[in-house]
Amino acid sequence: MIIDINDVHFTYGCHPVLDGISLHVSEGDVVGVTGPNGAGKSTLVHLIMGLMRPQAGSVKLFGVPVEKFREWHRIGFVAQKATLFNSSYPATVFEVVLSGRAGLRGIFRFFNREDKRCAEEALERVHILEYRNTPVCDLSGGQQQRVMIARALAVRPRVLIMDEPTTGVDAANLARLTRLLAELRNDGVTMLLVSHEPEWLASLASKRVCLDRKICSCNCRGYANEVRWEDCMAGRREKLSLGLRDGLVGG
Ligand SMILES: Nc1ncnc2c1ncn2[C@@H]1O[C@H](COP(=O)(O)OP(=O)(O)OP(=O)(O)O)[C@@H](O)[C@H]1O
Repeated sequence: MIIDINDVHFTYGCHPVLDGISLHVSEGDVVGVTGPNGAGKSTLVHLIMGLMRPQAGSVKLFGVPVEKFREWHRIGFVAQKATLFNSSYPATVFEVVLSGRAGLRGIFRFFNREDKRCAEEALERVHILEYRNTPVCDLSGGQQQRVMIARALAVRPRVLIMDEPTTGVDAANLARLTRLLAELRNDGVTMLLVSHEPEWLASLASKRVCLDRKICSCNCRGYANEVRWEDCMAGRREKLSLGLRDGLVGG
């Protein structure tokens, strides 16, 4: 089992956010997680990445409790809003991607030829090699996002976790991102993708989870009161049409 989440409860202060979540991600799975704003999706990702501890329940990575897990280079992580580089951030695109391998080498070791080759390969994979010497802060948000994906890929991860990779991405880059993720899936990379786009997730994911404090829909075993993923998409379409009607979202 690559990610094993068992009966996890999490509250911020007295605000309960996750209420008894269990989710099992096996080698080669592509898990899509969707749900409304504030459903706890990013919180779940942060618990998986060991950035916070649940009040109850357990998270294991590769069979090891997350609090004891040390092999972070096996996991590629692209955080939500991973692209907010300050305009004076001094690193080039190549340096940002190469820094992804620090966890593998140790931060006080020099990067070797293999590290540089992997960083270049990752840049090529996300079609951004031509910008290798450009200061990362000079790139657009969508291009910076690709840099962060390359950084995650530079360690050749066994698992890729992405929080909202579709936010702010234009149609052409979304098509590119989808192709890249489909390639990674075909290469056997396990993935956990969080997005507000259930249709997009459905095109990639083998396991589809709808989260709203609890797992309220999942096409995997163990969920007796399974609500179909299509209901989730229908719910989103309905919200969108209500928003359009009420002028809350642009037409
Ligand atoms: N650091 C924090 N302190 C207190 N409450 C928080 C904190 N971070 C998140 N929350 C609250 O926890 C709930 C879940 O937040 P979370 O970011 O996990 O949801 P989400 O499903 O990722 O939302 P979105 O789709 O809007 O990104 C929200 O109600 C949010 O306000």
